[in-house]
Amino acid sequence: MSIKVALAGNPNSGKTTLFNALTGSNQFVGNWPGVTVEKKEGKLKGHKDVALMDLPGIYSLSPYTLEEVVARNYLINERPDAIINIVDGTNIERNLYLSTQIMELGIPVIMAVNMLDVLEKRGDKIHINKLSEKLGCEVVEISALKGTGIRDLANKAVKLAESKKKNTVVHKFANEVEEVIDETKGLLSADIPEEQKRFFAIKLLERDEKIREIMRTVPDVSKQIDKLEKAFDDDTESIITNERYVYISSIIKDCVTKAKSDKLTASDKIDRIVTNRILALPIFAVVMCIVYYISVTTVGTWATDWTNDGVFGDGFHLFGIGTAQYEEDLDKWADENVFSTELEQIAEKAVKENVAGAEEVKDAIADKDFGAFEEAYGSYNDAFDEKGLNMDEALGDAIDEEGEFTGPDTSEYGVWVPGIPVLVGNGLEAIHCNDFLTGLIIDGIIAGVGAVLGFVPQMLVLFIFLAFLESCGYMSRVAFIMDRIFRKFGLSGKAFIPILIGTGCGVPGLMATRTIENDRDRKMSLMTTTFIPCGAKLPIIALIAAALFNGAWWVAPSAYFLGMFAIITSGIILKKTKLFAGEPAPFVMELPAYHWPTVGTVLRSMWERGWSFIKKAGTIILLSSIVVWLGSHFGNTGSGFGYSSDMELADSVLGSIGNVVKWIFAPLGFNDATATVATIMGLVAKEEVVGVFGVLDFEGMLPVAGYAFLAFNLLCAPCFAAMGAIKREMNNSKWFWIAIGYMTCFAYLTALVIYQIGGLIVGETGFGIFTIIAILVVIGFLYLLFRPSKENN
Ligand SMILES: Nc1nc2c(ncn2[C@@H]2O[C@H](COP(=O)(O)OP(=O)(O)OP(=O)(O)O)[C@@H](O)[C@H]2O)c(=O)[nH]1
Ligand SMILES: [Mg+2]
Repeated sequence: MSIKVALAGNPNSGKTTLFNALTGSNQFVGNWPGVTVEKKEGKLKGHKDVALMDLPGIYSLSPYTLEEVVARNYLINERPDAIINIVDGTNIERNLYLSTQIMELGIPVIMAVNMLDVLEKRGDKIHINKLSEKLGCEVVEISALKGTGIRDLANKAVKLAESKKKNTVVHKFANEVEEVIDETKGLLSADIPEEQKRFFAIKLLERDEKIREIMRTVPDVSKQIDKLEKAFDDDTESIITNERYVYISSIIKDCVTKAKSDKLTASDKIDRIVTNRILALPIFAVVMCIVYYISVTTVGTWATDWTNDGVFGDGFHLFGIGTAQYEEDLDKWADENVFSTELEQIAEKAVKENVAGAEEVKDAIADKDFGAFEEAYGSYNDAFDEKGLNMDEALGDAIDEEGEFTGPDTSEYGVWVPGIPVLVGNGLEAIHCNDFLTGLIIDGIIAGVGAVLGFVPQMLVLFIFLAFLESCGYMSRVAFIMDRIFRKFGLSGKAFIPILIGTGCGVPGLMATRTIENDRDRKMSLMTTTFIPCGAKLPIIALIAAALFNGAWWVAPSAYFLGMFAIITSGIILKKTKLFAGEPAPFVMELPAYHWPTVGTVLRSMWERGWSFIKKAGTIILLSSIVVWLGSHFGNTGSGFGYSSDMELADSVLGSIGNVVKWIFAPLGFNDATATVATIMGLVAKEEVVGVFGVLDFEGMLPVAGYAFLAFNLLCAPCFAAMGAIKREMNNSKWFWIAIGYMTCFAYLTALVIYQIGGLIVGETGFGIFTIIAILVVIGFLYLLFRPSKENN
């Protein structure tokens, strides 16, 4: 025999926190209402046969949104053996409204008053014995976050479920109301058990449409409704709501003692600033700038460089010991052996002749920056050679026959840990592995998977920030601030929550749209949520920022704001069309008090998100890397189709595909087979975009074209997983294709405008037919944005 215990309560009351603590699972917790949108089952620790069910939060048993229906249907149809009604102790009055309804379900109930730690800090006191007496069920106090009292609660809940002691309602409404309820109970058919009759009678009186659907026979209660409405001169739903509140306020006086204080709480003080009409947006912008700057440009880059160049590169000095000495020696060696006047002259000549990369080479020589020179030499030596400018001659002994610099050997300093490719390469050489396999393993798998894994540190840093902002309560303020602005355009701030979650990963973000009650608004959210850069798009941003913009600080935040811009303008434009017109649903969001998240919560949330990316690297990315490598090494060898270790991209299968479709992207500035292949592979998983550049060489793109490439990849159709989620949530193929089509068009036009107009401004492109098209796109866009809405006409 197995026992089912369900957790039911208001949104943001701590159900999932309690669920995680009692089952040892790791479900998503956030400090805003509506985090959980699906039911989740787990095994209660220490009780073999007890299953615990986490449900989405609900304010009442009259559901309005999809996830509320999930919770109510579970309670009514599946009838768990007991309900733990979790109540936010800091908001007890509002929470009890749901409790009075849960008591009517005829299922054993135990009440858990949560947030004991906060109550204690404030000096408020809840008299649980009195509360228990008045409500007619057992009441315990807990802190789900700190773990206080939760074991006791679990044991009591299990005992209660085993005892099968049906909850009987002790509260009474006004006599007239009770009379009508009794009358209605008499009309219900016999298949409804006695203890559930009150619940069904009240729902019928409240004209709850959805409850009729689950009843086998529906009695006619219109007379009873009329009677009640005449007597109270109000509609039945309000009458009953009112009765519940009258009852709650009659008991609350005796059960709660609040510490006297008229001082503003710390939360109120913070909110005065962060939700201030003028300051709110700039503060949000600064916060997100810092988050992206730190994750992508500073801490993140440092960690990512180490993984890319060290672990998945040549290797690294253990604990950095020896690095400084090595660099000093290298500089000295380069001064003496590399930078000669002869080399300088070649570079100057190259600049005059406009050879690709000449400026970079010249600057590196002028700065005596060997790292920069080595990189520029690697990229542009061929271009120099073509113009008859021979750098190798000038370099003399500084370079060996294979084109490797002969400077000091890193492995002679400190403790040198070779990178994975070096180790594996040596291993493969030792067993005389053939060329093909060595290439596939080193240049295909390790380079491809490594390129993606290398960015995991950056993602983890981003996830730490997100976890912190989410669980401290700031993100719910952002939704509140956004609501104020969105409302002006007929949009609801609720649409903002999926976006915040989507910053981690689009899939849960799309699922979060379930809290939007209006179907049109929800569809619109599904179409635009994945515009926000998710964790997997971070590597693309980092790659472009580092490779083309010298790691400029503004690139990463700009990608975030570009996503935001796409969402907001899309919202405004779409809302003005007939398809989506309509008043925004009211968005009532209480702002939960700020609190310091525990280190455990933040780390767990970071790990949960990070781990799914690492798993992806071992599966989808691994497979894609193999496909990309094979595709780029099989092709026309000159003597028919076959494998060649130094196949030119243009001759390969992949290159041919890229060449066939690359014209599509020519107006966007990346008329290049690699970038095209990367974009296509990005549909499988966004990280694969950098994976492709790991396998195929990154050929120098010009900055504006690079930014257009970035914009297109950020905004176009998301990865397969997210597309699947859109399909599921839309539940309609036509709408799915509308969504994908819309995103792709939006991305294409944005990238077009960036490349054509941006390029014209910085002098990268000339004036042409596409410039005119780009200008027309901008005009059309502004028109759609500012035209009067259909509704007003
Ligand atoms: N101080 C304090 N905070 C808590 C406690 N329990 C939960 N929280 C915090 O309250 C917030 C909401 O917790 P969740 O567990 O996501 O709430 P939920 O009831 O599952 O919310 P929904 O899924 O939206 O219905 C989180 O920020 C938790 O860290 C507690 O006992 N004390
Ligand atoms: Mg939850």
